[in-house]
Amino acid sequence: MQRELITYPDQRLMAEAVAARTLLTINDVLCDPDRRRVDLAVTGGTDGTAILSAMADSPLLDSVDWHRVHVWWSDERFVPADSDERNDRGAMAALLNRLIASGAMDAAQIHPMPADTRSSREAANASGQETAQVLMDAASHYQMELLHELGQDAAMDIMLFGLGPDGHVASLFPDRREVLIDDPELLVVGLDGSPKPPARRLTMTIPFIRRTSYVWVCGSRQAKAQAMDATFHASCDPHAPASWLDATRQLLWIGDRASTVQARH
Ligand SMILES: O=C1O[C@H](COP(=O)(O)O)[C@@H](O)[C@H](O)[C@H]1O
Repeated sequence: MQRELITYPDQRLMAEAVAARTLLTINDVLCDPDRRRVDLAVTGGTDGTAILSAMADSPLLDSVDWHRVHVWWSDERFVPADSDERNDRGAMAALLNRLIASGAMDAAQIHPMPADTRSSREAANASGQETAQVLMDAASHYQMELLHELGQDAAMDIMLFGLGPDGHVASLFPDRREVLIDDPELLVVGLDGSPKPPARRLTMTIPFIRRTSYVWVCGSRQAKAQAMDATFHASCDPHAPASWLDATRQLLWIGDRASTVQARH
């Protein structure tokens, strides 16, 4: 799919524009009379959370029939459910708690990735093999949930990604083997030893992400400029994980002036 680069003046306007784009696209998808629901995958990090906060403040928020929207995560930090490091905690605080509290959404429409239920002592004392098994079980649990909800051809409608300064998206980090997974049956995997803490994470895979209709890679500020340039202009570079992304309807890199200045030249 052809990629497009969109530049907004600054981070705030970028977040507001992506928020509006998300809300309008949810409405567009739901206009199809054959459509029962929309599946949206969100992310954590600075830009991901700023976009969700902007959705909460958007005048378009109430135009969406939230009872037909399901929310998933493209990646999660594998830590206890009450840890502030979890991506879902930020998303709940920024937007989702409000939608549940107002009755616009039911908690069953929110699909957080599994948390580490071990005590900190158990987790610290576990062997590498035990931890690998725990991660594999958690990943397959989420994959089962995806297949249960969406069937064998499970796919997201919209995926919002926050681009890391190293070119990572979700928990797909440069030169890690997760980036190279090409098994279409593997939708979610676990990883230990992430270069960005915390070490243990769960992530959706490239083959699964590529089945998504709308994929938007978002990164603002100068800190993301190099990653924007490297990932927008490359294709399937293991050192630039976002360069592997694709979509079936729309593939966008979205930034502000500071983050896209290099990518535009
Ligand atoms: O660790 C993560 O980082 C990325 C990007 O974070 P940022 O703070 O540099 O914007 C995030 O999108 C991802 O979901 C998260 O797990």
